[in-house]
Amino acid sequence: MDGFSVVALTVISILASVFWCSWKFKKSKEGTAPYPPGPRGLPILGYLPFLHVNLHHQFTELAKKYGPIYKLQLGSKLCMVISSPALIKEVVRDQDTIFANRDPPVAAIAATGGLGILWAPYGPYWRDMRKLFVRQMLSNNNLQASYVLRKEEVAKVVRDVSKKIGKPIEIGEMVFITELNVILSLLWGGTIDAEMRDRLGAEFRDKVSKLVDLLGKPNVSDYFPVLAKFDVQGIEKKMRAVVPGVEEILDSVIDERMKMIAAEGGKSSAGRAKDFLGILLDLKEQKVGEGSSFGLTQIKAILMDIVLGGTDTTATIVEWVMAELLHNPDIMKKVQEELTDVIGENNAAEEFHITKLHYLDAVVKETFRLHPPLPLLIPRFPSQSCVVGGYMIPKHSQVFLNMWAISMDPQIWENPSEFRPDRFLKKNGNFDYMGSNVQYLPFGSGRRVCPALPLGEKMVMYLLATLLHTFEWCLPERETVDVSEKFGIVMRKKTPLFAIPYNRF
Ligand code: HEM
Repeated sequence: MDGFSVVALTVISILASVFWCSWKFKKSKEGTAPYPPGPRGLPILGYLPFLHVNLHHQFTELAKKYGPIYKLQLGSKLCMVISSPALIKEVVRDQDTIFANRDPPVAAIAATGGLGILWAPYGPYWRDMRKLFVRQMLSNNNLQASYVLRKEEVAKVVRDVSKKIGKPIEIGEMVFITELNVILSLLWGGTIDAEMRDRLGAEFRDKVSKLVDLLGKPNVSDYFPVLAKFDVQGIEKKMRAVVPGVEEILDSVIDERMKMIAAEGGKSSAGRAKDFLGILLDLKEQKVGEGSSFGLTQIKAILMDIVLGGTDTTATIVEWVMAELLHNPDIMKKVQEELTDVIGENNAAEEFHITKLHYLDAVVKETFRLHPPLPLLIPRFPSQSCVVGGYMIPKHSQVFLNMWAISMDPQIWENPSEFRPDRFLKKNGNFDYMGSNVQYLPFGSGRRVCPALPLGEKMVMYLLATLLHTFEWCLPERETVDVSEKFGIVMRKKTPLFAIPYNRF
């Protein structure tokens, strides 16, 4: 044997011993729990080539074969799919701290650097950012103070719809624009004049749609991190092309606001309804996480999260409610009767009416069950190995919580594919959005529950109450409602809904 072979053999033996020892150590740490069952895939690719477009349907079908917890190898990532309330409770309650972590997709890193709330890893930085958002921006006082901004936007949509009486309107587009305007007005309501706001809104709309679509596209780079630098599908490149445009808009609005602050002697919200940007700029330079300070980069990341997390979700659910009501005229009639009783023919809907609209609340809740905007929530990424339902979940596997399977389970919901709002009336059980009942989690649960839940609920209910109280809605002649869905980061309607408005009174 020559000298080189001896060295090579020694190195290989040392490496093999190190690998063996670390494998043994890992195994002993993991204990004896077995991995859950799951379908076999191809070498290297795993189950990736067999995935369908409507992932939530496919995951539900696989659960029928492999049970409420199963594993899938997707490229180099090991994924776990959990689809029973008892096991989901183990994740979001009993072991919430371990599962409060996330694995940001490449596209999300390209969008915000993972510096917002949505994709930040569980830890001090995420905790502080979330605290800022919840305590400062979404406090009861601020939500109430910003009602005037929501009211203006909702009045604007009423004016727009009134100009189109008797003509078909694309509902999804209308509610997307409205919800985006509501969010933008909450973000920087008083900063810019109406004309500039409309212009920026239109530019933003186009860019936000692109960002949401790119975030929802399955990306090979996420499943084969070694290939990420090649960006095989060009998703990262496309993302990096859209983001500067969004940042430019944010920069111009932030600049505008900074000038106003300077002119007003240092305080951002003087004399105006409190908008989020003003609140964020007041907090500038505070410490977040371990050492980083809350600067413009963090402000832009949080603004992007709010726009991305808040627009498509609220718009999509409003479109689904309209679709189900047009599909079920008897239920539409009951909703409108309740609106007339509570609000009165001569009055406009207001946010204080919301708590009295019990039937509309049940309709919205049933729509969330049947068409959850995030049917698999947002995947969790355990920060250490642990056991769920007697099976091993290794550290840094990707964990999907399949709420869609639970929504469609006949053991839990009688005739689950039927639209029956009555199941959510108070007398039939207690379902809130807070995640107290693990059978029903449209806003998630645990430490990562949607932080904007009170705002999301208000925006959805207020817009629906206004559209349904002010107008009668009909389908165009010979049209029917297609209630099939298209999976994405947010589950939208597959075909756009068109409806014709008429004045109700
Ligand atoms: C119909 C409306 C909405 C629905 C159905 C919804 C749903 C969700 C869900 C399911 C999650 C993940 C929860 C989990 O992992 O357990 C989430 C997280 C989040 N949502 Fe919402 N959301 C809505 C509205 C909003 C709005 C209006 C905003 C912002 C103004 C927002 C901002 C966020 C943020 C920042 C997160 C990340 C929280 C974290 O990771 O700590 N959402 N949302």
